[in-house]
Amino acid sequence: MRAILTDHQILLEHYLDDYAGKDNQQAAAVAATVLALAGAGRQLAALVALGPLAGAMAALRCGERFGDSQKELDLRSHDLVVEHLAAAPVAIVGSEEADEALVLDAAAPLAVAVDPLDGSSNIETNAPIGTIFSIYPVGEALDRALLQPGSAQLAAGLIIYGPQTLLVLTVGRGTSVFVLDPRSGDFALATAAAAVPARTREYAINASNQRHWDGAIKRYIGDCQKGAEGPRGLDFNTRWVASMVADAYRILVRGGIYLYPGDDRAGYREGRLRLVYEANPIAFLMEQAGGAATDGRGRILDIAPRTLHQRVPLVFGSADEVAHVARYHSDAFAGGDDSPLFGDRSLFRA
Ligand SMILES: O=P(O)(O)OC[C@H]1O[C@](O)(COP(=O)(O)O)[C@@H](O)[C@@H]1O
Ligand SMILES: [Mg+2]
Ligand SMILES: [Mg+2]
Repeated sequence: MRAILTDHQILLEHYLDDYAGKDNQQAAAVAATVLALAGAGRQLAALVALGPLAGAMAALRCGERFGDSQKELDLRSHDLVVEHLAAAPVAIVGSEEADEALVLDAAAPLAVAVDPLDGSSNIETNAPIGTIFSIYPVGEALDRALLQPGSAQLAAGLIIYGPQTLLVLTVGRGTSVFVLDPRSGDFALATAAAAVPARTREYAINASNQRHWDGAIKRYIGDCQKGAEGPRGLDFNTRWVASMVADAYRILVRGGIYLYPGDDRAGYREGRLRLVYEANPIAFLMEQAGGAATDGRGRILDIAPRTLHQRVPLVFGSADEVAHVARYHSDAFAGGDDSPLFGDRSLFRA
């Protein structure tokens, strides 16, 4: 691997210098903030790699949050990220692990939304987990800074702690992948322009919730499962890591579609994932790599958030397949499907 990297020798710092240029203050602030997040990621990667050697941290439940168990490592990740962002030009941070956004320096130009540790239910299974982030300009008012639509993002990224630690980044100029060299601590460019294949035969969904889905999702997955003999005329494959960062990275590399729709379980009407610090950064990364992301009604990046922690039904990945899922919702609309989620407005209707 090192041999390949020395051919390129483009480190995250060089990439960000090139992006920031000489006189662009906002881009320079974004670059400094990405480097701060990469610094937190470097430390978290080392901590995650210790596993049980880090003490009970990885396994210890320390509370309940939004119906999920909160691990000590969730909180440690939050603290590390906030600690690093405090040294960056960041005014305010909204985190999955804090009820309210934290003001760091009200005069600073940027706002950051973060899921400090995604997939934390997987920590003790040694599956990939990660940090997800979005960077916004503060805009008109500090208290609205994190409630801008995802289309206002200046940058977004994932840091995946897996067999390799990877930083998947967009600053609005395509989606690039960096790999952490644990010997030097450098993030080196591995893929300059990731491209999600437009078509796929692979879908990711938690099928144990099937009985709770609305008609459109039941029909879409049912048709995939019918394979070559069904209406799609293709055999499909299932993949579900239950760690969105890992599912998203697989889709970035070889295509696929990820679905976490709303369902009729209590608290899941709008799905499971959070708009501000999960869906928006993933949607920006996907679109910048030629993929797509929708809530079944419209583009994720066009939604105006109401609250920091609101949920959203999320479908992302290969562009043609995302459009295909949206057609099931349009048909449900036309056919009077009683879906509470998708009956009001469809992707292709004004
Ligand atoms: O437990 P389920 O229903 O399979 O949901 C898994 C999904 O929830 C998440 O774990 C939510 O993220 P957190 O771990 O940050 O709460 C996603 O990473 C994953 O895709
Ligand atoms: Mg998460
Ligand atoms: Mg999390």
